[in-house]
Amino acid sequence: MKLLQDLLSGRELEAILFDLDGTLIDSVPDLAAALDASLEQLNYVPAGVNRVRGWVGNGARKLVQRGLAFALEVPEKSLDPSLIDQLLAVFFEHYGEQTCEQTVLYPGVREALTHWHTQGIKMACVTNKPARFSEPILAHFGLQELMPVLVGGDTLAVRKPDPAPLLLACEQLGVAVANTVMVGDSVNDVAAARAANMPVACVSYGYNHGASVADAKPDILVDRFIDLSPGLASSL
Ligand SMILES: O=C(O)COP(=O)(O)O
Ligand SMILES: [Mg+2]
Repeated sequence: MKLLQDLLSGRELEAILFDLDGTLIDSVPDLAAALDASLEQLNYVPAGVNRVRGWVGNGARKLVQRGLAFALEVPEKSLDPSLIDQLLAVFFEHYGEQTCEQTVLYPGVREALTHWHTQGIKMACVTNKPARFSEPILAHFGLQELMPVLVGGDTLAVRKPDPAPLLLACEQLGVAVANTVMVGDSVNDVAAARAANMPVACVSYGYNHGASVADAKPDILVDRFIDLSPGLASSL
């Protein structure tokens, strides 16, 4: 089995960047509850958690855009941007009230992050979720001490699959991009890592728009988070 370290052709593993939704946390129940409450508030039909699972990963605006296209039964491209903005504002209110009601850390996340932290590996979260929601979520789960750097979906003008958020995280951690590995759950994470010239590992259990993330050809694909740290997995 390949280790994260093996992806660096002999260079030292200095840092790991983590995607948030679908990689560290299962956030879809809260996202779906907030989106459905927003749709219903504006007299649209709710979408339900199973649809929402396929819509997460490209940021909040894209999520509500997909929800609105579903509710109005029209292609996303033909949506009136002012209706998207209206739903987005309502969604922000609802989601802000319930970021961590049903959201949980995936099994093994806390153990593995703690393990890497004690090994002196630096860690950052690079997510397409707006920073004002991501920050309290990391704090809620006590992950900010392990992962002090956060690049959110609105930190820069561009989001994953653009490489810029990954490069900014490396800069803020003070590590070399060449000694850093990305860990995510979707084709966006793989594309951003490739564009940053960074190796990438993926978890198979997350959200990838209903498709298998194996199709995106990450360097490592694991079924459990803890499998990213095999030494730890065998000791648990
Ligand atoms: O689309 C989102 O808001 C979440 O995206 P993430 O998978 O990059 O954390
Ligand atoms: Mg994700």
